[in-house]
Amino acid sequence: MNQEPSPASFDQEREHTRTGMSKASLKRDFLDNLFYIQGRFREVATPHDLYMAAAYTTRDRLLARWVKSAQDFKTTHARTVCYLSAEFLLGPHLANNLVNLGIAETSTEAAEELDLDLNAIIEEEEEPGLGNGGLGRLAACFMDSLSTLQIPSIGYGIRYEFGIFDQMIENGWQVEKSDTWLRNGNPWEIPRPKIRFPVMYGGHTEQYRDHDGRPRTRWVPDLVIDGVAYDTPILGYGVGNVNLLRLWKAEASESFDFQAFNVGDYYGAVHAKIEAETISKVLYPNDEPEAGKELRLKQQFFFVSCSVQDMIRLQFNTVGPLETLADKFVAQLNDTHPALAVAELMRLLMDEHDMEWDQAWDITHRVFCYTNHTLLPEALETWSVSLFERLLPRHLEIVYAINQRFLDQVRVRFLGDEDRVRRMSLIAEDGERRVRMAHLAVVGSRAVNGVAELHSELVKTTLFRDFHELWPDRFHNVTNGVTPRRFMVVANPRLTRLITETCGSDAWIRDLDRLRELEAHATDPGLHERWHEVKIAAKRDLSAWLKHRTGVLLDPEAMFDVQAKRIHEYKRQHLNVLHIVRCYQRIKQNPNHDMVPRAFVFGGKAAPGYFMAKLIIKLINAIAEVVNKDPQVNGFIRVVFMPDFNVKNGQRLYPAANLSEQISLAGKEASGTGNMKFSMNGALTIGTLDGANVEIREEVGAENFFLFGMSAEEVNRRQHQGYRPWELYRGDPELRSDIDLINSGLFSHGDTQLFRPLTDQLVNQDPFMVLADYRAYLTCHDHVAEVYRDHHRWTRMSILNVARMGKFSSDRAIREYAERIWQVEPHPVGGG
Ligand SMILES: [N-]=[N+]=N[C@]1([C@H](N)O)O[C@H](CO)[C@@H](O)[C@H](O)[C@H]1O
Repeated sequence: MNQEPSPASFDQEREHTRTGMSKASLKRDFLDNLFYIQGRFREVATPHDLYMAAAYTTRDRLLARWVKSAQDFKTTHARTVCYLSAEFLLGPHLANNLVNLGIAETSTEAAEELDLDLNAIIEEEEEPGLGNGGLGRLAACFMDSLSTLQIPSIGYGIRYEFGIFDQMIENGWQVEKSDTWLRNGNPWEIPRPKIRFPVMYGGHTEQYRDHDGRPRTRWVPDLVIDGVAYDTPILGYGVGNVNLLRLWKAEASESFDFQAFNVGDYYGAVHAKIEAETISKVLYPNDEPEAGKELRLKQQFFFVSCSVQDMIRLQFNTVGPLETLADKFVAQLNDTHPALAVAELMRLLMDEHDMEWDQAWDITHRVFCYTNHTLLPEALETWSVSLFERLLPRHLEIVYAINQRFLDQVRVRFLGDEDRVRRMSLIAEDGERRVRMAHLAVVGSRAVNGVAELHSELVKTTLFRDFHELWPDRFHNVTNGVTPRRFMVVANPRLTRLITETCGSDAWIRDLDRLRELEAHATDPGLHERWHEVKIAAKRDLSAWLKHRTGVLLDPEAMFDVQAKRIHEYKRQHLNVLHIVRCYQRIKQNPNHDMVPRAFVFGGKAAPGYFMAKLIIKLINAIAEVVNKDPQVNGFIRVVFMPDFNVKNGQRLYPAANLSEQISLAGKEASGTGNMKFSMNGALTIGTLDGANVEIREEVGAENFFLFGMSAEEVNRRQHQGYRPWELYRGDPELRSDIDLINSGLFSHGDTQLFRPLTDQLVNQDPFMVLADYRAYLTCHDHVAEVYRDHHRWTRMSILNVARMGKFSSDRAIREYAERIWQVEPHPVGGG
């Protein structure tokens, strides 16, 4: 009997092979992999060998479901979501996959029986840092939820050889170390050398007539490189569905030029290889400001072209005719980084598949949707027409054609309003002509969304006001979310157990609104005690890790006041610093000052070229050095900068925080997602009415949120009235003395100039209105301290915060995208 094994029999039959979930089969397969893959006996295995064996043992259990899912989606032509993102900040895989497979506990026991510590093995994993911050991590959370909600999807991105740099702190300064995440191999990906596409650059275009005499255009590039697929399975939680993350690596189509070699031009022989591989070599480490560098544009076109060609290949392999491409696929543009996809799909449909403009445009416009993640002007990508023309001559022609048709519409709709035409054009004409990628994304997409209610409103009333007036129905809001699997179950197993016991089931893990069941227990003394134990235990773990990494010892009994996010002036880490200086001065001026002991914990990377952000890191470490060794104050306050804040280290931080700092200037933080992760782990938030803070406060209740500062309207009004920070500096003695103390050299070994660039900017320009919110922030912190003294009040607020965080699951966000924007249905695959 040689009939294809049915999916069901696939598992039973293989139970005895490599996908069994029992302790026995996990132990057997682990030892097998240690021997057959790592070539090691237990006795001589290195920690890395043990990790690789564990990784392959876990991966095998994914593969069975992956193959079944792929078969199922292929045969059923399931409508599929393509998530195009230049960043996927996945974080370490092992622990997350064990949780999603439902074998975390069994694996821990299996390891113990082999006299191994699973946590130590998990620590071995290098995290794939293929992203900068919120945008990249959001893409990873969305992939987890797409699988968990059983929505067929493909994540398309770049397999950077070097991800976000590792951050070292030397003498208080950030030092970047290259991220060699691939040096020990990556057991979670499967190379697909046969899935490779040509990507063209440069050259020129030619007009010609096709066999029916119709005018056609061909692109004659002067460089062609290959994009090769590397696939990573993304398993959902407690389901059989496994989706695909397909990351592209750049390779030379000819990796060795023998002719050059024969004439002794050894560099020439490998030149093409080096030039090609450079394209997917490294992630640009900027979280907001655009790079504007040629290589960045090459990277964006590289993964866009591979991804769109792959969608067309899958269409042909499944459904067939291209005319129905938009029925099979919907593609989300994660910010403007993949916006070139609009022009690339037009090129492929017209130039390579002989489609007429209107049909090609109809399909393109129905395929793409675009998410905006920031209002910051410096983050809105534009490319010079000259660079665009040199690198992508055919796409510039298509952009011009799209623009012409679009502006015709605008002129008809807004007769005689040439100002509006100039504002809305895809081409900025003032100064050097530039292509506005955000405008291409909006015009080429059938849906545009912001990432939090306030942000989406501002997108409609400021950034894309003209477009909203033209197409009001095209604009939506989908507030961000985060996956509770990684940021609660993996990061905080103690809290997970306590919540499951209290709620009587773990249903909340895939239905986060069920956390509401905690409300009934919010004043239960027994729960309070255990809630406190869970938090203290996490604080002890973090203090031990920080002591080991930084030498700074934190008291777990102190309030852990945490601000962890990319360093950026709009996020106002320097406002937090002014509060610490105020605390320092208060203690120095009154040692008997009855202050609630606090541990101020910072974490976050600065873009390597961002001087002010790096100076803020130096200031935090400089203050830490003075405060932590001063016996008069270090019993009350301690300060520490956690190096190398990434997904892995974030998972240490979120469970240990008592207070989460979300203090950006209102109107600047599109959403924030760290705010959600801290609150889901029981931290209370001190924050402004910005981004998703607004909705967190609505959900948890104003009485359970420490609000301060101007609203976005007040910021606007104050800026229009003319903001004079120096008046605040002169008018507030405490503020003045705090800034003066930083200038005094106390924190810089007498160097009164070191922090001048920062303090002068605060007093003279203060673009993010730190001084305007200073007093309100301090007053709010006094209130925080008062509440913290009341242990049961704080614990009740903490429980209510967790209980009311259901909305901020990325499952809810993906359900909204699926229903409101993508019109895609779940497609369960058996064996879950
Ligand atoms: N780029 N970008 N934008 C951000 C983050 N910096 O990555 O996207 C994140 C994800 O949408 C937002 O939460 C955050 O507010 C916003 O600034």
